[in-house]
Amino acid sequence: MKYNKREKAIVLLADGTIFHGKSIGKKGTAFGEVCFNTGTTGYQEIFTDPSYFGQLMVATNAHIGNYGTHADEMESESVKISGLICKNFSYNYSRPSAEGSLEQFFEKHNVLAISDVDTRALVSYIRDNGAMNALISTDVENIEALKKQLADVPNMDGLELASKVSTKEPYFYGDENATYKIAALDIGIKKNILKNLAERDAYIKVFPFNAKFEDLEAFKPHGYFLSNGPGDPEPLMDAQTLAKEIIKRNLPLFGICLGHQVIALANGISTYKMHNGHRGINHPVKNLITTKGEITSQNHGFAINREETEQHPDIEITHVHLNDNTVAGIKMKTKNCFSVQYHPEASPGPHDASYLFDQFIENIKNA
Ligand SMILES: NC(=O)CC[C@H](N)C(=O)O
Repeated sequence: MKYNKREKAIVLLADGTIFHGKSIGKKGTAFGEVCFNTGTTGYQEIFTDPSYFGQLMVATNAHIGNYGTHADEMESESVKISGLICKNFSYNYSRPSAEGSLEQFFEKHNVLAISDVDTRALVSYIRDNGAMNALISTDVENIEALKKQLADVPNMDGLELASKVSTKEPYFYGDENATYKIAALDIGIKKNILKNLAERDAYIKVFPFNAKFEDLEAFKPHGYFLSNGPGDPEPLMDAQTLAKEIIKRNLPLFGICLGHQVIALANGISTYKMHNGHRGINHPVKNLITTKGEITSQNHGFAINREETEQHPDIEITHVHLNDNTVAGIKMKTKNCFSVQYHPEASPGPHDASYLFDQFIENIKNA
């Protein structure tokens, strides 16, 4: 326990607002867009989800670290958040199967984290004023210098980040003798998506963010998948071109989150940055086809334009987010293509939407 060693730290928002806290261990400064996740469990999955790259994460749950860490809860090989802001940081953990403490995990992955922040006040401030760039720092005496550095941090709007987290080389996942072959574009893919596909008798080849249709086609896949990932979808021209090629040929295509946004853009539907994103594990979605509700895992700061989607002759809105009526899922009327803005793979979160993976496999079978 290192309670005594803890130094003062701050959260500085781009508009100059300061929140005070204490450092967990590591000293320094970390930058990113500040976002908040309301999940009560699943912190390790969130910290390692590539979609969070470039973001400072505020955990609204009162305790972070209380059940330690485990290798099974890695959604990628490393921590992807730029830093953590929390209320109570647990140096102790009480899960018998945990492999270590969150403090050790942060030390190993070189993560800057600060606690003792009034996270309720911070979140309500961001809710009112919108997502914005911020920094966390232990350099509390040099506010003016920090402000200058913060001004140089690029805005998330228009920022391409997928290339920073994508695999450099293609790789395989699952059993090579599986019935279905799926080509997946990695623009920030979570491990649990690959696991969900492999569990449904699929062998997956994962491709880098800038792979061409011909690269994927050479694998002779039965279906194509566009992953989740960080940043703005708009600059992802290679991924949009790839989606167009797949759609043009009417091949089975499924997209999750960033992949969903890429599919919308490939259809001429624009995306926009939300005032605040959806990040948590209890987001209500209505499936308009079955009329059933789903409690879903979400993590996005951009969304697709609803009016343009409604007016599109070949696109049907299949799911809506019940808090704000944003588009949560679409399918193409004349093509074998569908996508969702949320996370059927959960990890963390409820499994209400895992039927979407079954639907993709059905679409492949029927193709
Ligand atoms: N989880 C994701 O794929 C996020 C997509 C995109 N980066 C957004 O924030 O909206």
